Amino acid sequence: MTDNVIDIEGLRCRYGAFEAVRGISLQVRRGELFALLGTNGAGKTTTIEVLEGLNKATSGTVRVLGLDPIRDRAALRPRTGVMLQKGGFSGSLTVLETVNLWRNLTAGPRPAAEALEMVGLSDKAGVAVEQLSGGEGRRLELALAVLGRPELLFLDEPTTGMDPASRRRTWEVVRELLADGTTVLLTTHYLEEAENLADRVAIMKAGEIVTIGTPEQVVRALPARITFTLPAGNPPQLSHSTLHVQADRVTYHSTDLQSDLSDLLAWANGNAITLTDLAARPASLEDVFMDIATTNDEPAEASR
Ligand SMILES: Nc1ncnc2c1ncn2[C@@H]1O[C@H](COP(=O)(O)OP(=O)(O)OP(=O)(O)O)[C@@H](O)[C@H]1O
Repeated sequence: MTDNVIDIEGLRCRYGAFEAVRGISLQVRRGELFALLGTNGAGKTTTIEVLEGLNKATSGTVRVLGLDPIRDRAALRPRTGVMLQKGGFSGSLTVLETVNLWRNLTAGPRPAAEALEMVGLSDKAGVAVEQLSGGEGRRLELALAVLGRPELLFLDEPTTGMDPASRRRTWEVVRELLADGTTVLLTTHYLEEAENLADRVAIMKAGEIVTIGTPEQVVRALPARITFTLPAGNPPQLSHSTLHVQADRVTYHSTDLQSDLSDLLAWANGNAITLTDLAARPASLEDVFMDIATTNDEPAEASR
């Protein structure tokens, strides 16, 4: 028996003549958080909608908890939780009324108080939904998505519109759900969020998966970064680096950070040059994302 909660093989999706998803394959294992990342229009929501049974594959196979998302939708519904980009609840009901309404539609739901406590909305129970802030509304949607203690939770941009404190609180909720054994498929434009939460990530562009793996594996493919400001003069070439200069900001992409940093400091000391704001760090998920997003586009930095 496979331990894959999601199994996608060769998925393609068309909208008329336009192919939004172009033959992607990926597996999500039980208990992991898998983050689907990508540029706007990359095909993330289309993919998630196919998994939720809301959109039809043009070709390829898709299994969710071993079932077909469209044919077996009734069987899958109680086992999955969905937090969509735009929630669909009535603004005039209070938060508690909304939760109770959804509890009536859910098999074996959490108590309302527990769901509100989880997402930090206990003190908003009597407030009309339309009076919630954007971030509070997203947290209510999260509470509704986890009411039925789903085995698999779809989180489509869950923290959009949240302030940093709300976002971190939501991450805590997600971590608690993972600790309870929930499998999570997340899409997000916050790469820090993926770096913090994801066991594995895939980055999509124009309907294809460009890279997939643990955040560490994905990041390791890129060179480390050395940056500083140099108001005048030319920076040196370093043996294991490519040099990028934008105005007075200098960036090296280095495959041997220790050696290149040592050569750079020797050059600066020998020429009595101050390297203002000097920083050296491994590549981040954001670097990988930008690398993918800007490939075949205008380069983000001009090479000198
Ligand atoms: N119903 C539709 N009809 C026609 N084209 C569509 C439809 N839905 C999506 N598309 C197109 O398919 C492509 C993928 O859209 P999708 O919403 O899956 O991207 P996404 O990766 O979720 O983007 P974002 O990060 O902006 O939410 C886009 O070019 C979009 O314009």
